[in-house]
Amino acid sequence: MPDVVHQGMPGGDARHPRALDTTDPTAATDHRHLNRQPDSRTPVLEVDNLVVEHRNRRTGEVFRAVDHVSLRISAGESVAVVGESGSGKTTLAMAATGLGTRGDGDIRLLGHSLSAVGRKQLRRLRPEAQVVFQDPHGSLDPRQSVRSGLRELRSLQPERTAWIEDAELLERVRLEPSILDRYPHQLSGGQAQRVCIARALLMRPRLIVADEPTSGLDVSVQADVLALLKQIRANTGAALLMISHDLAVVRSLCDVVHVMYHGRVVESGPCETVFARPEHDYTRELLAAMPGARWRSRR
Ligand SMILES: Nc1ncnc2c1ncn2[C@@H]1O[C@H](COP(=O)(O)OP(=O)(O)OP(=O)(O)O)[C@@H](O)[C@H]1O
Repeated sequence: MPDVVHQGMPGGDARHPRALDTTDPTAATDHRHLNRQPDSRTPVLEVDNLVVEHRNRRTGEVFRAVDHVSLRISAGESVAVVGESGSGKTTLAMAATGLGTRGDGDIRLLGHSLSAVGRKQLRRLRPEAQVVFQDPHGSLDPRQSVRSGLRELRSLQPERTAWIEDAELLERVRLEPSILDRYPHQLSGGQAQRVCIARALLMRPRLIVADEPTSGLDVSVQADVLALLKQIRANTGAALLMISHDLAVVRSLCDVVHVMYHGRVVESGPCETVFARPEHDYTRELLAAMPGARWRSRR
């Protein structure tokens, strides 16, 4: 079994955000925030040789959840990290966005090394990467209506969030304005996840990290939420880091895939290539385990 396989990755070029679809409600009518194109040569996220370990508080035992992982995401690019439960995907995503245990190695968000920036700059940088989690109800404060939750976010970043009114923001995620006065327990899973996506969108992030964003939802609304993420990415030019164990989701949404196994990236490449011609045994196993195994290895 090869140690790590890098299949023809798209050249180190940054991709340009796709053209705006102005017929789409998720498309901005006020395009000011979209003009903040990053220097196209600076990746949105670069992770170099990241190692993250968790210590078991009770036994003191150290477990290496992320083991020398490197990846980069360019503007507008959509990158997936796939692997079975416990392979280290969430730990990687949390470290990469500065939200979880940072670990060793270098993480650069928009070219700024998270370990080198001061607190003030980190506060400015953090909103550039927004995370949408698996459990939307767990992400929302049960004591806050949607409106008061948005108000609180706006108070934390007044300039950044002034570009859009609440009702229009909800329209971008295809929710009625009446949702503003509801509390999380009054929302369905799909509605709650749309609220979470709206909250992320409000910050005009350059990177959206979606950590299993549909796995807690009814099958009937999963496709809608994925379509929404796809549209938002196309319309805002935000890059997407998708954490998933669902290869069908990854295939429908992402350009590049990194396959994680026991904390390591064992295979990387364009989705089309990796799914059509997986090189690593573990990738082949994942593909074979897919319902229908539609992208079963030809080898
Ligand atoms: N805070 C923590 N303390 C101790 N161990 C942890 C902690 N967080 C994660 N782990 C362990 O690290 C490993 C990787 O977990 P992680 O959640 O990153 O994997 P994952 O691939 O995202 O899994 P899942 O798909 O189930 O969320 C697991 O064995 C997990 O038990």
